[in-house]
Amino acid sequence: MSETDKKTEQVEEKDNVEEIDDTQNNDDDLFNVQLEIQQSDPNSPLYSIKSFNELGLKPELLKGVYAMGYNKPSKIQEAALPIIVQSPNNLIAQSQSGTGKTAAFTLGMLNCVDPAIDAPQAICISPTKELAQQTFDVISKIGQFSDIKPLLYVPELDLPAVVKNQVIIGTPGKILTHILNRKLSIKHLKMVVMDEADFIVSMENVPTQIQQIHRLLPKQIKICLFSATFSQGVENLIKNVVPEPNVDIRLKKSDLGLQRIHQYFIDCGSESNKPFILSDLYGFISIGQSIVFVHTIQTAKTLYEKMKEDGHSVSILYGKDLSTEARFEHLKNFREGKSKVLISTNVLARGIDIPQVSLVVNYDIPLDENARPDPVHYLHRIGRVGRFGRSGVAITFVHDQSSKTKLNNIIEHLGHHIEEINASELEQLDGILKGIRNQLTPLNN
Ligand SMILES: Nc1ncnc2c1ncn2[C@@H]1O[C@H](COP(=O)(O)OP(=O)(O)OP(=O)(O)O)[C@@H](O)[C@H]1O
Repeated sequence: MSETDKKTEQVEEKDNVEEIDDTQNNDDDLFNVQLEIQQSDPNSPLYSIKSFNELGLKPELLKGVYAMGYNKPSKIQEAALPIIVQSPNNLIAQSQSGTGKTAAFTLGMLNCVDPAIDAPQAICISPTKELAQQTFDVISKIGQFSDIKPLLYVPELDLPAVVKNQVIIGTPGKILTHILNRKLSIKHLKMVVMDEADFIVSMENVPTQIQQIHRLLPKQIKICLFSATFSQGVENLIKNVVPEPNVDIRLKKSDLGLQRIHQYFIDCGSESNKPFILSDLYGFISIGQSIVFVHTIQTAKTLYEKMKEDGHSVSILYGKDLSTEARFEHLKNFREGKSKVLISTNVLARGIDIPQVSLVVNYDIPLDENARPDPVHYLHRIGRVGRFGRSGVAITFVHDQSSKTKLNNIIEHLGHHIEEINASELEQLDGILKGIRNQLTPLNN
């Protein structure tokens, strides 16, 4: 009998003979069995042949990996780490949302720096303050047995006059301007990572600043670009600033699907019905946490007030006019489970990892800057569930012919499957959410 079968049997046996009062432990057992099954399936993005011990990592970092509770690398970790750690090549790496890209590049950065040199040696550029902070937290935890000191480098946080930290994680504006005005030294720099690279290069002024900095960088610096999606902007960046030789790990379009996310839509009938249907929906859901994505800050604020009035525990997050401190505080409350619902603009669509989130609601359809339906944002938003083999639910609201057509465009473009839930039958959602927690068998890839 395989280890997986034995564990499955143990879990089933436990279910049959004991009265389980510890739901969290039971969920963890089920999830670990499910993960083991997925990590043994060669078609899964979580599959690997090698163990972490075989990827060339320093012993103190391996200790950090196991302290994180990681047993086996995912496909992207197995493929990317040896290139970052052992080869002189630059790296362009694509892998689905929630498949462990962060651990791949954070371990790569930590492995390449010399703790004896008190100066920046590896820089990670993240598109948002929240993602920079999350990456900083992962680096701090995974590197806890090393002597390496990371620094979070974002606006409104205190920064030292002379930066001696070996690993820097920050937002593009802050890092790029400080490199250009020499507040952040690149003298000892060995490696630059751009996480969510396609999003970063779409930001105002960023491509120009990167080109300016590129001219200042010593030739042997390793450049690594990571994302779940790539765009023409990244291809241009690669042509201009990522010199050969490089290794390119890309997904086929057909592999972009997030198979463990169940996608639904609800026809709300009219725009004015949407807040009521959202509030009804939360009246029926008894488990898990969720993120509601809206298009504008105004909608986020209005919904936040309405949900609070209706008695829901809710947090809010958006970019402009909310201080860094307030943004971090709202996200912290949500991460710690103090609020059950987080209402956010696209600012949280990228990279944020909160495993206990099981539902994403697209209150507004994701649109690009020309108000066209945006499959890339849709993919990143729904990717906030289904992290590392978990299952999740994504619901998109439509309310008229135009919004239905936009959603259809997105779904057809991605080749996904979506089902309708009737607005008068929202109670079935709670059953769906409870059902996905108990799925032991992997969905077909
Ligand atoms: N080898 C591993 N074993 C178990 N869990 C892992 C492993 N690697 C990463 N994880 C967990 O998987 C989750 C998703 O990882 P991560 O946030 O790095 O995904 P990602 O690929 O960067 O996603 P996104 O594209 O959304 O940014 C995290 O909770 C992380 O702790």
